[in-house]
Amino acid sequence: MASMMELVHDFFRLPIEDRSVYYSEDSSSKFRMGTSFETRRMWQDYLHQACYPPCEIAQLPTKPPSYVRISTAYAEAMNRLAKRVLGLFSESLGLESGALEEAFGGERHVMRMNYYPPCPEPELTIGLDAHSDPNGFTILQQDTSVNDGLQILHCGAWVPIKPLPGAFVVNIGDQLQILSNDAYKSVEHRAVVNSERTRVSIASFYGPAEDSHIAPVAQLVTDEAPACFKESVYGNYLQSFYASKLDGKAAIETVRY
Ligand SMILES: O=C(O)CCC(=O)C(=O)O
Ligand SMILES: [Fe+2]
Repeated sequence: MASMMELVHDFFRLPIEDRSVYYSEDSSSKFRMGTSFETRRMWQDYLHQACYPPCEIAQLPTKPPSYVRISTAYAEAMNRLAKRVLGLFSESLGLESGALEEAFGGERHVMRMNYYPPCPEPELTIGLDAHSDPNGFTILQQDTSVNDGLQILHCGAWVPIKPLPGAFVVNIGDQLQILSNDAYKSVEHRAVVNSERTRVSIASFYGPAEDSHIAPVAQLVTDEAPACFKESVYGNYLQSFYASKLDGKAAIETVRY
């Protein structure tokens, strides 16, 4: 965890010439650097890295020199952890431990390394607008050197989620809400910035394969609990999510009956 956190800080400390070669606005690109400059509101740069299916090694940065080694080892470890967590989610719904893995019909695991530089007037901006993650669930590593970054919407109020050393946050995403037929709720969250310290967060998004058809799991649909969501192809859901502005939980409402 520590070397991955250090790696992301080191990458964003590189001179802009070294970083800008990775910049792309093509959301289908498997490795890219992005910035929210185009929306003019969010105070954040990020690296996006496809893990499973993976991007080409040749697409990954050559600086810092340890980039490929550390990021691929981290992605492997997160993939193993995500599969275990998926099994636990299945069991918690009263299903066989492999049921959600089967419903995923394969996997899409991508990493987003968020970089929030200090902001001179943090109250005038936001690091990342309110949203729920469109995937199954997200394993998030927070920077332990900054206390107020991630906030979740709980009973109408924004509650800070303080980082705990050595701990991950697991955020429920939209696909888990759909598959569980509303038993799990995807969490609405956002990130705020501060004027003193750079903050990094590393999100491992785990979800179904892009060509999977996602609908509530059959065993969870009964006469008393009819299906709450229409079937959708996950890749299409993702496309419309990324084509619209971050807007709380608006995306999942488009597939609700
Ligand atoms: O920076 C954070 O803690 C939140 C990041 C996040 O929500 C995301 O990348 O989807
Ligand atoms: Fe998120």
